[in-house]
Amino acid sequence: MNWLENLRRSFLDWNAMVEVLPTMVTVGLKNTLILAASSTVLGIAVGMALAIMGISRSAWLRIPARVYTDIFRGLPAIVTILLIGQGFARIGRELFGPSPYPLGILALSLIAGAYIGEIFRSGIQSVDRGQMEACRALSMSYGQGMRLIVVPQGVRRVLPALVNQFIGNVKDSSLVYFLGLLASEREIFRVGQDQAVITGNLSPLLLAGIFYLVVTVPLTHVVNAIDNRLRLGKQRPAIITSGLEEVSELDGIGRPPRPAFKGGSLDVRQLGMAYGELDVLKGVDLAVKAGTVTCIIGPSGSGKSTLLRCLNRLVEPKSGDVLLDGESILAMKPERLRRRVGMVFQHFNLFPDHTAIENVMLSLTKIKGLPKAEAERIAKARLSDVGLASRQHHRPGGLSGGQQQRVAIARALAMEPEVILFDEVTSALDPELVKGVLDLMAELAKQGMTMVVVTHEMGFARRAADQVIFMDEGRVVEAGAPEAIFDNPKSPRLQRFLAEVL
Ligand SMILES: Nc1ncnc2c1ncn2[C@@H]1O[C@H](COP(=O)(O)OP(=O)(O)OP(=O)(O)O)[C@@H](O)[C@H]1O
Repeated sequence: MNWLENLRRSFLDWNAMVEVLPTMVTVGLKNTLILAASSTVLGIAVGMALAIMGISRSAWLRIPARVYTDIFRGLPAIVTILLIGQGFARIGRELFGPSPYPLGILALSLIAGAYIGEIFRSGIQSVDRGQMEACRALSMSYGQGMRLIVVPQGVRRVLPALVNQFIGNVKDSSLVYFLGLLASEREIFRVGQDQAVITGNLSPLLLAGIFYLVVTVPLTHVVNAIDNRLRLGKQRPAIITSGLEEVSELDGIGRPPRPAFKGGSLDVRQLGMAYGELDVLKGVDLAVKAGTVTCIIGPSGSGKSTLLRCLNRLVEPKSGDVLLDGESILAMKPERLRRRVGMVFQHFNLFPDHTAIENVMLSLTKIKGLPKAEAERIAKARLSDVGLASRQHHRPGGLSGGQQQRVAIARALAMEPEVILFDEVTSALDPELVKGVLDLMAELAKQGMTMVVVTHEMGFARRAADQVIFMDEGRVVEAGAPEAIFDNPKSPRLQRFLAEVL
């Protein structure tokens, strides 16, 4: 049992631990936390700059960010700390005085910045592309979309990874002692090690190890709890409704007298659009009268979505023009155009961190600059129009697909557009939820909204459209009233298409 006694004396010398405990707390723990916290905060600033540079379209920003990251992530931390702490010692002395402590923080920050930059970049890039499309369709600029939606969403996703980085900094702070810190600047490891030399056993170092665990382990658990809270939002009591019941959410809504909207007209002239070499629209002509519904049908890849996206310039046409109430949309600022031409997407593209009412309010306050109370009043009214007044505080994750799509319609309506573009808005819905959304669209049509609808719902096109456009291979092949298109198709391609889908 001699070896057991040896082990106890090496690691569990209580007297040695008790003796070093006060210094461990007042000097070691304090300095470790200062070093780790300050280098994480500075690292976040460096990392955010690197992430924004890293996703920039300009190579002049991307390449320096890449080089920086490769260097500071590739070098062992101790090499960076020694190179900066000793290499810049003279400048450091002039700036900060004799202590190498600030240079130690700087070195840790530069290392952390490289990792945090990558964390932010991957977080931001993992945000669904549809989020930025929704921002732009709501007439936000690229910068506003990034600042208000994409970056916060990306950062929230990487919160656990950021805490890991802080834990990394807690541990890396033990390397700063290589720079020769003053006694009062020692961190946990150095305090433990100094005392271990005095006592001749490892107990003070074991205590240092315990201190590291006391800092890092609870942190991981706290951040997981915070992450869950942020992801799910404040839990609302779930109201379970069957999809079959959803349609009735639209019943009994006080309808405004018709027409409620001042729809605009569109005149599409010889519109051309290409993705690189691929010509997708080849001279499309189309007239949409104010307050009417135009349904665009056609096989997959025929250019329907692209045509729609040209109408609010989510993609830029290559040739031709589009007149909105006689005014060329190409001469307008895209953000101004998108206030007048709203859009609803196949995958809703609601902002998941925002409740239904916040989704509707965001553009009203941030883009239109309305006071919060006014924006809230409008948002409530629009949610009530789509039968969702009782769900206004639910996040998208707590709503069915059909309800989410109706929130998206309310969000587009709140901006008071003259035209709304619908891009296969029922394609991602369960069959029993489709009717609620289509009924709502039919209702909007009756109220005088100009609507351009890309759809596979032939029943809706027949019932609600004023004109139906059949597209194939980037061209309008046939256009006319629903009866003419569905009951008396002239072109063989339309006949074949209808034979396939009906
Ligand atoms: N971002 C893009 N980059 C390159 N090519 C694209 C892009 N978006 C679409 N395309 C191509 O452009 C063509 C037309 O696509 P578009 O989405 O407009 O067709 P669609 O008629 O709406 O089809 P679907 O009904 O399948 O959505 C297709 O060949 C498609 O592969």
